[in-house]
Order: sequence, then C-alpha cells, then structure tokens
Amino acid sequence: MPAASPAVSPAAAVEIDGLVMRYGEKVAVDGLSMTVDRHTITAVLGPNGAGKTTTLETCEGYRRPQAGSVRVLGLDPVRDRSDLLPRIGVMLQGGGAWSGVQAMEMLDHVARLHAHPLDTALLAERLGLGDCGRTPYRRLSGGQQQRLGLAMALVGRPEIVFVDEPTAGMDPQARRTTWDLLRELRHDGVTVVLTTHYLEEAEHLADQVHIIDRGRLIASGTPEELTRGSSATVRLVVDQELPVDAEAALRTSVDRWSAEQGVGVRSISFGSRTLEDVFLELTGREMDDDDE
Ligand SMILES: Nc1ncnc2c1ncn2[C@@H]1O[C@H](COP(=O)(O)OP(=O)(O)OP(=O)(O)O)[C@@H](O)[C@H]1O
Repeated sequence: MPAASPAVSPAAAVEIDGLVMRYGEKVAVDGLSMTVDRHTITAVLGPNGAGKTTTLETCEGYRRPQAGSVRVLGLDPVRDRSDLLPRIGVMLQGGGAWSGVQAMEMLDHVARLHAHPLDTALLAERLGLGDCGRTPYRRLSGGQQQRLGLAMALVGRPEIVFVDEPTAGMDPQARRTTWDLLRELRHDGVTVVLTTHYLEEAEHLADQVHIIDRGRLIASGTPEELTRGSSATVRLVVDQELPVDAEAALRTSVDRWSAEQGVGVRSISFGSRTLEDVFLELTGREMDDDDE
C-alpha cells in the first residue's frame, strides 16, 4: 500500500491577502497583498517604518492578522504553528540570542530543537563564525551577531527562511558572503524571504521584489521589470567613459534646460535606472528620507 499522499502543496510559499496590522492608532500594515513563489529569493523592500518587520512577524506566527489573511506553505501561521515551525527558519532583526551565551553554545542549542539539523561546526565555518565560537554573544560584532542569527535560522534545514535585514551592519565582504549563501539556499530549493532597505541588495539578489511604503504595496516585479525605464525616464548613454568633471557640466546643462522647459528633473542617473529611481517615482521621496 502506498503511503498516504501528502497534502497538496500550494503553488505559492507565502500568500498575504489584505493584511492590516495596527499598533494602537498607528496603522503599520495597510491592506497588504502579495505572494512569494517557491524556490525564489523575494525581497520586501521599503524605508524604515514601512511595515516590513510587522509583515514578516505575521508570516512567522508571532502576530495574528487583525484583518486579512496570511498563509505560509498553505498553513495558518498562528493556528497551524506546531506544523509550520519545523518547516520555517527565522532570522530576527534583534538577534534572538541571550547576551552571555557563547556563539556555538547558542547554535548547538537551536540545533537540538530540530529533528535533522545541519552540522553546526560546518555551518559556523561557512558563515565565517569559526573563530568566535566561544565568544559571548554580547561581545560579537554587529556583523557576527547577524551571521549567528542567520546560522540559527538555517540550522533546522527549513523549506522557507524569513530573514529580516540580513546584512544590516555587515561589511561589504560579509555582505557578499551572505548573498552567496542565500543564493546557494535557493539553488538547494529553499525559499528565501528577506526584508531590506538596501536597494542594491534587492537589485542584485532578489528574483522578485515587493516594494512597500507606509504599509502598502506600491510595486512588484523582477528587478529587471521594475527598473525598465518608462516615458518619464530619460537615460543618457554615451560612447565613452566621462571625465570626472563631465558629470557636473552635464548637470549644469540639464539644470538650465529644465528651467527653460519648465520640466522638473527628479534625478539624473549615470548608469541604468535603479530601484531608488523607482521608489522616488512612486512616492516622490528618497528611500532614506526620514519623514516619520
Ligand atoms: N511594537 C510597536 N509598537 C508601536 N508601534 C510599532 C511597533 N512596532 C512597529 N511599530 C510602528 O509600525 C510601523 C511599521 O514598523 P515595522 O517595524 O514593521 O517597519 P519596518 O519597515 O520593518 O521598519 P525598519 O526597517 O525600521 O525595521 C512603524 O511606524 C513603527 O514605528
């Protein structure tokens, strides 16, 4: 007799429909709907306070939707928490380890909570934590704490991993190592959902980007789709490298032209259109404007 057939897997790894989350009067997530395809890296991109962490915490089952619904691997993260927990990995923004614990002690502890954990020594080595295994958590650098958080999220071999600002505070080398690791995970069939306010991270790493602002989804697509120019975008491509002072001269000419024509120039990008341009076009603000 064949074993009972497993429950039909939903096509999407995450389905969020009309999610609303408030803290008192403050609306943190405002009718957000989005999906995450399996086996992809999906970036939830937005400025500080956009509602990224709240959305992730709802997917992880830490918060119950106040309106709308969330499904992860077809399950309700609150109601089906015990079924879902072994299948997901979570990297919290705040680290998630207590201050006096040694790095490897913490990782081994988390590994013991899982049925088939990865080899913790190999994982620590892979994440560049080999030298600080006996260091108390509070003495790890910000980047090391981030990497330990990532190791804790991965050690249980999750099908889907939620990583909140995975490379915040990392130096460029550690950031690239982390990107490589996340790509490897995707290659191994893991679905990666990450939040970031680094445009570069979303552009280089993600298969799919959801841009959120003030709790609302304002754009979705692949980085290529999102950065494809529209008629409101003027991109100048020249046939040789410009000398350093040419950019300033070009800007001066453009300023003069814009005053004559009455056309406001929102940005000039040297190179291609970026997600920063997309965000600016959609919201009229820079990603790192702090208007909270
Ligand atoms: N526990 C809380 N109590 C009250 N307000 C909160 C709480 N957590 C978040 N907020 C507010 O809800 C909004 C969304 O916050 P959230 O942390 O989800 O955004 P975010 O996009 O993850 O921002 P960041 O990149 O700064 O982490 C913000 O205005 C924030 O100040």
